[in-house]
Amino acid sequence: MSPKRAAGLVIFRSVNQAIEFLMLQTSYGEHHWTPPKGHVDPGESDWVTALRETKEEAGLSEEDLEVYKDVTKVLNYNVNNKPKVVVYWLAKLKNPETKVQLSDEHQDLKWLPLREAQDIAGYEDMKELLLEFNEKAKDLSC
Ligand SMILES: Nc1ncnc2c1ncn2[C@@H]1O[C@H](COP(=O)(O)OP(=O)(O)OP(=O)(O)OP(=O)(O)OC[C@H]2O[C@@H](n3cnc4c(N)ncnc43)[C@H](O)[C@@H]2O)[C@@H](O)[C@H]1O
Repeated sequence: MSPKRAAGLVIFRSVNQAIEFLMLQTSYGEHHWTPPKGHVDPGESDWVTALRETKEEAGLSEEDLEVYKDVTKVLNYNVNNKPKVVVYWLAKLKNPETKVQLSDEHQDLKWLPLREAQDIAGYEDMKELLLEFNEKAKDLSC
């Protein structure tokens, strides 16, 4: 059986030269926090999924973002004993004042610097991803 597949964008904004990551809290389950992402529909590419889910979950379009297609990372973990693969790309919110609009799937959002984003994410692989993407984001914001 092929693993469940999801894709999303790790979105940062630069405010007074500080980098902040967008984290969304689910309105279901254990109310965990992740960047915008979701299941890849049949026949859909990971890339199209990432953009679609970002629009659906955060109200942000490709035009609002600078997406870095070469900055990507894949997480592999188990959900209910079944393998799941999640592909993320790094993206910058062009105008840091653009408002995020949540769907019913999420109940809260936060823009957080690295450490706090890592804390709220909780999982080691996501902490590592955020660390790597933070380094890239610093380079890209210079
Ligand atoms: N418990 C629930 N109750 C009611 N409706 C539910 C539900 N779970 C999902 N749904 C429904 O599914 C829809 C979500 O679909 P989508 O929005 O399409 O898909 P998703 O982001 O991949 O969903 P999910 O939140 O389940 O994924 P994640 O891997 O973060 O999270 C899945 C699990 O993996 C854990 N997890 C997240 N990141 C992890 C990591 N890096 N390592 C290990 N575990 C991780 C999470 O804590 C969580 O337990 C919702 O609209 C809702 O209707």
